[in-house]
Amino acid sequence: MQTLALDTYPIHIGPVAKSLTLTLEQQPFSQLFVLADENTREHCWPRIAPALEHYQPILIEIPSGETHKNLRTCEHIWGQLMAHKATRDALLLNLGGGVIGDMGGFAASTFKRGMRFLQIPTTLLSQVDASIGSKLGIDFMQVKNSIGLFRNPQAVLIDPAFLDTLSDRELRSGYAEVIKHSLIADLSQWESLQQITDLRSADWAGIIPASLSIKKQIVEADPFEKGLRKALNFGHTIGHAIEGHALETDTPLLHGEAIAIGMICEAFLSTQQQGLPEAQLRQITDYLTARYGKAALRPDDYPAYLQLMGNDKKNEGQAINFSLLPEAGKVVVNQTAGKSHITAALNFYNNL
Ligand SMILES: NC(=O)c1ccc[n+]([C@@H]2O[C@H](COP(=O)([O-])OP(=O)(O)OC[C@H]3O[C@@H](n4cnc5c(N)ncnc54)[C@H](O)[C@@H]3O)[C@@H](O)[C@H]2O)c1
Ligand SMILES: O=C(O)C(=O)C[C@@H](O)[C@H](O)[C@H](O)COP(=O)(O)O
Ligand SMILES: [Zn+2]
Repeated sequence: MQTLALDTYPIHIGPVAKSLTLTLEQQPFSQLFVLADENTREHCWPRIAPALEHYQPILIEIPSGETHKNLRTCEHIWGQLMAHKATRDALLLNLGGGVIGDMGGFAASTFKRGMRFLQIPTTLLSQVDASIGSKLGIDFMQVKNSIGLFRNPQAVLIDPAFLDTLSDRELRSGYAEVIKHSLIADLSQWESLQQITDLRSADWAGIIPASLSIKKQIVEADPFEKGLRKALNFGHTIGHAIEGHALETDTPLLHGEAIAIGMICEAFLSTQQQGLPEAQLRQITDYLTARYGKAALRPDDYPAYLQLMGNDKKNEGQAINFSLLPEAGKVVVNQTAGKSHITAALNFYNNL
């Protein structure tokens, strides 16, 4: 088992039954709750249940998917905690992907002004990104994660074995954040990703710690996103707007799928405004379209996207804020772009 420490909480990477047993032995708590969705209940709960037997855990199940990352589902979670008379010294285990982790952490942090929680991320996306850094929250009025807070978990327990049951589509979605980490901070990691042809057989036990250590360094330097942490939002100004908008359509996009589109658009803006070399723009575009295909963005939806970007949490004043790449492996934050430039970026994507 490998252990990294971020601020005040440990990140254990290795077999979950072992890390969970050790973690719970060090945590006095009055009651144990486990938050899962129908998929993690089926595929992930059996991996941890034997380690929890003598704690008599209470399982709270919510429906899977981003469309449930909202206040209504929080009410259900709070209702279950209340019904079982959870106190502030109870502990919640968030067993699932980024939706479970973000929303379970938010629900726990606000219940009776804050009970403790532990993150057990079970998707690639949550293992390399969502489970660390302490951003918690839910979507509201199509604006992603617009209601939330920063609060540390007691620990993060990462077991790459959970990925065995993850669908190819979800694996690919999580991989977008691996790509993002390399593009903002590590040219050699970006170059080594060029060698990966089949995600299913990739060396996750090596890739996950390498990718999350990029996030860890940035979060440690700027935990509350005063400046540098905005780097982790490369691809997200446009990506979140597209994701939030698609949430209320019949064809919602997964987070990583939307961020892949956002990274292409924002790489285009990077070439226009930061001098990202054309050859690198082409390499990024080719790499992402080869793996994520091409969505058709409707120009009729552009005004709605721009409206949503107007509520991006990075914005200062009225301008829309971006994190851009002067070159692959480097990032600058607090860059702005006007509507015509953003429209050109969306058109660039559409015309690929
Ligand atoms: N807090 C952060 O820093 C941060 C960072 C990145 C993304 N996010 C958020 O994370 C969310 C996306 O997370 P996600 O991609 O993990 O989505 P998710 O939580 O919806 O999980 C994806 C799907 O996989 C299923 N699943 C989970 N683990 C499984 C397993 N081991 N086997 C089989 N099925 C499994 C889930 O039931 C779900 O259907 C978005 O809401 C995004 O905004 C947050
Ligand atoms: O941890 C961060 O900071 C990130 O930006 C990571 C992102 O991948 C993630 O999608 C995060 O939820 C976005 O945060 P938000 O503040 O833009 O909602
Ligand atoms: Zn993201």
